[in-house]
Amino acid sequence: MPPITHLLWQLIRYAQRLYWVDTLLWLFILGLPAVPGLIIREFFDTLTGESRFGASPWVWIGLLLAVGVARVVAIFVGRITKTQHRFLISGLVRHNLLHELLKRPGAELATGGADGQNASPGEILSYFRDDAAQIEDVVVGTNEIFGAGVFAVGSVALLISVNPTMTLLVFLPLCAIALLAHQAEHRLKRYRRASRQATQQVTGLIGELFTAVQAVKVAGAEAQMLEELEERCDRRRDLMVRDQVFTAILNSGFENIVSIGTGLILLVASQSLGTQGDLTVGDFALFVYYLSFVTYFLAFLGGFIATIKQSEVSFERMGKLVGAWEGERVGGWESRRVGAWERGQVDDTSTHEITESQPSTLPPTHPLIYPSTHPPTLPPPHPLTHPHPLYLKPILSSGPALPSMVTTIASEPLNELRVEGLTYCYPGGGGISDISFTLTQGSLTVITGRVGAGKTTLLRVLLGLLPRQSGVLYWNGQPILDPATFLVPPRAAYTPQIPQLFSASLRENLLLGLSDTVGQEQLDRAIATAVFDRDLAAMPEGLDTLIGTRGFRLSGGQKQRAAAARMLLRQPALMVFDDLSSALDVETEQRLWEQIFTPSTHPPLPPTCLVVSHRPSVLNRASQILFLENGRIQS
Ligand SMILES: Nc1ncnc2c1ncn2[C@@H]1O[C@H](COP(=O)(O)OP(=O)(O)OP(=O)(O)O)[C@@H](O)[C@H]1O
Repeated sequence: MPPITHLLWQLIRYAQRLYWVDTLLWLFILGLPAVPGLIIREFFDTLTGESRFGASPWVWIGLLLAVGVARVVAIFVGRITKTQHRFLISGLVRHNLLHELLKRPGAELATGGADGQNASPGEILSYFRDDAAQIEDVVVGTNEIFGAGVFAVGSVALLISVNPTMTLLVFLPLCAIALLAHQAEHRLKRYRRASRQATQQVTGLIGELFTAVQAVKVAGAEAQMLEELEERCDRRRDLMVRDQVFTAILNSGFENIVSIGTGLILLVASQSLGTQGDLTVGDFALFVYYLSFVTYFLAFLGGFIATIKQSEVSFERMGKLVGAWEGERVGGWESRRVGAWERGQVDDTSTHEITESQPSTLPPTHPLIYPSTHPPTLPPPHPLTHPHPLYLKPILSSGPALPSMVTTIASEPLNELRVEGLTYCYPGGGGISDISFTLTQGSLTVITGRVGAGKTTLLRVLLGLLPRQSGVLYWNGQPILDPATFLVPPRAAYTPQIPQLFSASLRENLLLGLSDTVGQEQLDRAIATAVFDRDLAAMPEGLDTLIGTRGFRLSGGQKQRAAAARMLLRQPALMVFDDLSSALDVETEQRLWEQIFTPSTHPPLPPTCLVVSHRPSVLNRASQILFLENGRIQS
């Protein structure tokens, strides 16, 4: 992991203008209380007849009130800028976390689970909520500590002018704070990691319980599951209390060190007061007042150091979740930048091998992405702190226009897709090994074999949903560097065994972002080809039917046919189906294949199909059959 200062600096640079405006405001807010110190001295010196100005005491009281009002106004404005800045920072971190998670191969779960294994969606929530909030706190805290630091330094200078020897004593509590923070670091991080993991275990279980309500009820396991949840909540409570109490003890330790130090300094200062001493009553009041600035800063600094240590844990956790700390520069974020570029490319260069040795082909950074463009000599921003636009409305102007979501990947006819030596093994065993075959334009290739033979795995590795360990894919003779970003509509589309639908209308599920480019006729044709027309006719609200969370109002077969219609709507050159047998009976499946291979259905060329199936009717139609056994093709 890069040093925390490096990561924080990148986040500070993200919204520099707002950061410095906010810093100035906080300097003002923190600095205004310094003015009353001077006023108080003059007030007391006026009372004792030692003032140089000879003004009435009421003048000083009036000034004191004016400073108070100015401070209230500054705090009000400062809160607005602070809130905006907070949202920007945590928004960026959350955006980057999501962005990195989405870049993972689609069928591969993220690491970073509380048990050291894969993290479930419920567990991942805690990263988005707690760890992002922690980083937000530390970044916005830097300008407060900066403001407090500036005035502490100024105050020390003033104190030195009053009494240099006494001022030196201020450094004693500073040393004690640094020592205490250093001693506590290890425990602080350990407690924080443990409490975060315990939170993850609770959110993870809640997530799983919500998705498996039916299974829990069928198994009559409600009591056991609640007991498990209660246990995890108890454990979380204990660990959270330990974490919070330790942080509170540490903070009170810092404050007590500072208070004891202040007491000692004042004791020494009081010796210099009076007729024999060299301090006037006004000087003493001034000394006491400015000393409080320094001591406030010292206690604040101690707490801030603790927050930085806890933020290191948050960065460390998030980095592990997205695999950002593994092989960072070489295989990690740099190469993924190239992948991201490849995904966004519209011209035919994306069919060519793209490597890191071609950095000059990277597009220039968008001005919205990174206002102060990175000099080439600086290391690139880290994936978690990488500057991306968030399109939030600025305080004083209207919000920026959102970018177009329409992807413009050129439609390319597929003449031939060649697969050579494709291999992928799951960590616990199983997978596919050394798979080679060729798909030619307009052909139907059927993958068959026993359960667990590796059919689904083969489709997933081919489409880049799982990362291949070896092997090469060639699209019309050109190697595909990143299948996950290349084999997407309109080049290829996939209907999985268990399709994902969303809690929206049927129409929205089918179009899924294509609303501007697809006409009703095309929609009807896709629905008919997927043999979903009869189902639709039986729905009173037709395409406007709301299908519920993950499509729970549809049968398993309807979900798969709806997903097939969604795929057909994209008119992909390569169609990949994973076992439609639960969606279609023999007769309707015949209809589907006939429609797909009818030339008028898919102008200008019939698609190329890769299908997992056991059905004799499909096998009879096949141009090629791949029989899989133990992850290998049997000839
Ligand atoms: N996520 C996973 N993690 C670990 N092993 C897995 C995972 N998914 C599948 N496997 C294993 O890989 C092997 C191949 O699984 P795969 O799902 O590809 O088989 P399949 O031929 O599609 O089976 P089916 O006909 O039941 O769908 C199996 O032994 C399975 O246990």
